[in-house]
Amino acid sequence: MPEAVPFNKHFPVSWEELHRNAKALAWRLIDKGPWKGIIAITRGGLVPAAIIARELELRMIDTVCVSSYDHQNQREAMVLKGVEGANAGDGEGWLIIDDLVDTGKTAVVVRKMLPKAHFATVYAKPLGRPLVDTFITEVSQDTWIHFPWDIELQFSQPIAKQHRGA
Ligand SMILES: O=P(O)(O)OC[C@H]1O[C@H](OP(=O)(O)OP(=O)(O)O)[C@H](O)[C@@H]1O
Ligand code: HPA
Ligand SMILES: [Mg+2]
Repeated sequence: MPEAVPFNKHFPVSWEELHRNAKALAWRLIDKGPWKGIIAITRGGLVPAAIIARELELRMIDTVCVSSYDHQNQREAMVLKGVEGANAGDGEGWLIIDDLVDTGKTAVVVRKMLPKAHFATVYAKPLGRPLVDTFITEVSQDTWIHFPWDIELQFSQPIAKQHRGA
């Protein structure tokens, strides 16, 4: 397992930004199809998967349910549910969508289930990047991405204070 990296930086993402980036991902994927459908990795992959399904006019959508973090603490990736309804076989012609790859542990588990599927995420960190076929935005390994469903508007410390660790 890769060394745990402390998250020194925070990258909040708004709903608009996520929508724009998920649409950018759909633009990248349209020419790589045709696609039989989407396997969304819950829970984080559900929102980008919905946006991409809408843009690519895909209606066959299944889930792989994986859990590997308690907030920022990583543990073993637990598969709660594999692909069931969709007849995805080895994944040929299918898209796997997740919000991000971080260490790549989740991607390794899902790729074993669907080795020929195309793995796409909105965000990627360097350790996970080699496991993704298509992504939009790279952030550094020590950055924690805050997705819009995990955050709310509140006071933010000036960067200088955060930098001094105040
Ligand atoms: O590349 P990794 O280090 O494996 O991390 C990436 C995975 O971690 C998060 O999911 P999480 O397990 O936190 O569950 P969630 O999607 O339900 O929030 C994220 O949505 C990815 O699926
Ligand atoms: O940077 C992250 N943000 C949100 N969820 C995550 N799961 C792994 N890494 C991250
Ligand atoms: Mg997830």
